[in-house]
Order: sequence, then C-alpha cells, then structure tokens
Amino acid sequence: MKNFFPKRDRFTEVRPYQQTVLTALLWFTCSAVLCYASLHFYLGARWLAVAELCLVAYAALLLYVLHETGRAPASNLMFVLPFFCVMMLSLWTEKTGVMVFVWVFLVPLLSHLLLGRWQGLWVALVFIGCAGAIFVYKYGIWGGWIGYVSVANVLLCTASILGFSYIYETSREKTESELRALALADPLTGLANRSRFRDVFARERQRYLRNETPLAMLVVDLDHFKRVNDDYGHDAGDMALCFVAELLASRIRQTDVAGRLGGEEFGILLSDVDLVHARQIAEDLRDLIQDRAFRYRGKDIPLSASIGIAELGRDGMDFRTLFSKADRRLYQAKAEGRNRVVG
Ligand SMILES: Nc1nc2c(ncn2[C@@H]2O[C@H](COP(=O)(O)OP(=O)(O)OP(=O)(O)O)[C@@H](O)[C@H]2O)c(=O)[nH]1
Repeated sequence: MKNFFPKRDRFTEVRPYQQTVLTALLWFTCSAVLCYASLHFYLGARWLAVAELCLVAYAALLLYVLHETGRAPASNLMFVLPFFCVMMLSLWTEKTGVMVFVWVFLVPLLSHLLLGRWQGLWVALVFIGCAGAIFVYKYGIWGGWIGYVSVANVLLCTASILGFSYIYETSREKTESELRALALADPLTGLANRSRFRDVFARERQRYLRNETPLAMLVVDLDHFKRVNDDYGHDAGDMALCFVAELLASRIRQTDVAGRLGGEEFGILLSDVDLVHARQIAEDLRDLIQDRAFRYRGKDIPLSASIGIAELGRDGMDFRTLFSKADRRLYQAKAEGRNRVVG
C-alpha cells in the first residue's frame, strides 16, 4: 500500500508513551533525588545537594503543569538534559564513591525512551563519554590488567545497553509508523481514509478561524464506474481506483490532502485555495483523469470524473454542511451529463 501522507504529518504528535515515561521520571526525581539531596547535604557535598534540590523543584513544577494543564514540555530534552547534568555533577563530586557510576547505565535507556532513536543516541553518546572522562580523571585506570578488564566490562555493558535500546527504538518506530499508516489510510489506495480526512478538515478549520486561510473541499466521483467492474471485473475496478488515487495525489500539493471517502468517491482538501482557484484545480484533475488512459491487460479503459466544490465559510462552517454542499454540486454535475465540475 502506498503512503500518500505528507511527511510533516507522520510524526508530529506527542507520543503518549513518552509522556508516561517522563511522568515516571519526574516522580522518581521528586522522591529518590530528594533523598539523595539530603544525604549529600549530610555528607558535605553542598553544591551537589543544591543542584539536586533545584532539579527536584523543577520536576515538581513540571508535574504540577502536567497535572493542571495536561501539557507536557515542548521537548523532553528540557528535563533530560538537566537530569543528566546533575547526574554528571554527582559523578564528579569527591564525596561520592565509585559505585555512583552504576547510574550511567540509565543514560542510554532513558535517552532512547524519552528522546527517540537519533536524538536519544546522540545524547546518550555525549553523556556516556562525559561519564567515562570523569571516571578516568577521578580514578585513572588502576590495578594493572584487572583494572583494564573491569573498565572494559563496564564499557561493554554500557555499549550493549546503548545498542539494545537503539535497536528496540528503531523497531518500535517502524511498527508505530506501519500501524499509523494502517489506521489512517484507505487500505486499497493508500490515500487518507474518511476519519483521517475529517481530522485534517478540523485542523484546517482552526487555521481558517485563526488566520482566515481559505479552504476548498472537492468531492470527486468516477463516472459510470459500475461499467468498469461489470465489463472488466472487480480487480480491474480496484486497479482503476488506485490509478485515480495516484493521479489525484500527484496533482495536489504536499499541504493538501486527498482521501477516499467510500466506493468510487474521493475527497480533496485544498489548503489556502479560494473557490476560483479551486475550480481551476478541479478542471485540471478532471482533464487528468480523462486524458491519462488507464491500461488493463493491454486495453485502454476510459475514465472520467464529476467534481463538486464547496468553500469553507461561504458554503458552511462544519464538515457535514460543507460536504453535503460539495456532494449536492457533484450530483448536479452528474445530472448535467457527467465529466464536469460544479462549484
Ligand atoms: N472494484 C471496486 N468497485 C467498487 C468499490 N467500491 C465501490 N465500487 C463499485 O462502484 C460502483 C458504483 O456504482 P454507482 O454508484 O452505480 O455509480 P457509477 O456506476 O459510477 O455511476 P455514476 O456515479 O452515476 O456515474 C459499484 O459497482 C460498486 O460496486 C471498490 O472498492 N472496488
């Protein structure tokens, strides 16, 4: 199945699982890091304790905002970076023992879970590098070959966690993108399905209300499509629908959306396009469908389409009204002899 969705729509939404992990990390910071701050204060590592208290206060603030507004920070980096910086400070501090370095194992895991594949990899590499440098600065490599073997063990273990979390995140992103495509696309043509089409309409409607950005809706219906099925078979009909879907997707801009609304009916949302311009585009699409022959088993099967147009604002403000206006004009085009545009 082809994926006709513009790139900007694929991964722009906040991932809910990341928000869950961030919330868990914030709670962890508020509880465990607070205990460490008290301990470090007691041990005389004052600067570290102050940094940890600041981190706890910041985590509490983010939790409060999250709870009150349901809005996560614009990027998880906003918490991950301070968290790792405080971790590095605790590695650096004289008063902390060598065992504090076990916390470094958290770096690749948290980076990938909260920042995704690429950003997670880079952030993890930077902080693991810093932790390694701090270790060598503080302790050198002691104890002859046993020391080397110990350091190599720790490095190998960290690299393995980094590698496994990277592999996990890569396959998770792939599965997510496949599931997303399945949930939002029409399985036959790969165009947006009806529910995706309505979502895009809702977003564009908000743009219209905010900036008065015009929006036109086209409803495209193939003429006498039943004959294609009857004369050449259902397979030919399916292939003709895919053929038309590709034509429509090839003519519109990346910021527009084409969807299959059902049967042989397609919908198109033309963003930033008024009625006059929409008519020209609809005529182009109609010409394209008529002129590009659909070939099936060596035969050219002629296709044509009727198109109804409606404009947001002038013809209605909600999906149902706008769609029924465009649909009524489509049936007017059919009644007037088909293969024409009405709007
Ligand atoms: N192959 C195939 N045919 C479909 C699909 N969905 C709907 N159809 C067919 O599309 C045809 C629609 O027929 P009608 O509603 O009579 O419309 P039409 O023949 O295009 O005639 P007008 O729209 O009046 O020009 C029917 O034969 C449906 O079976 C599909 O997914 N695949």
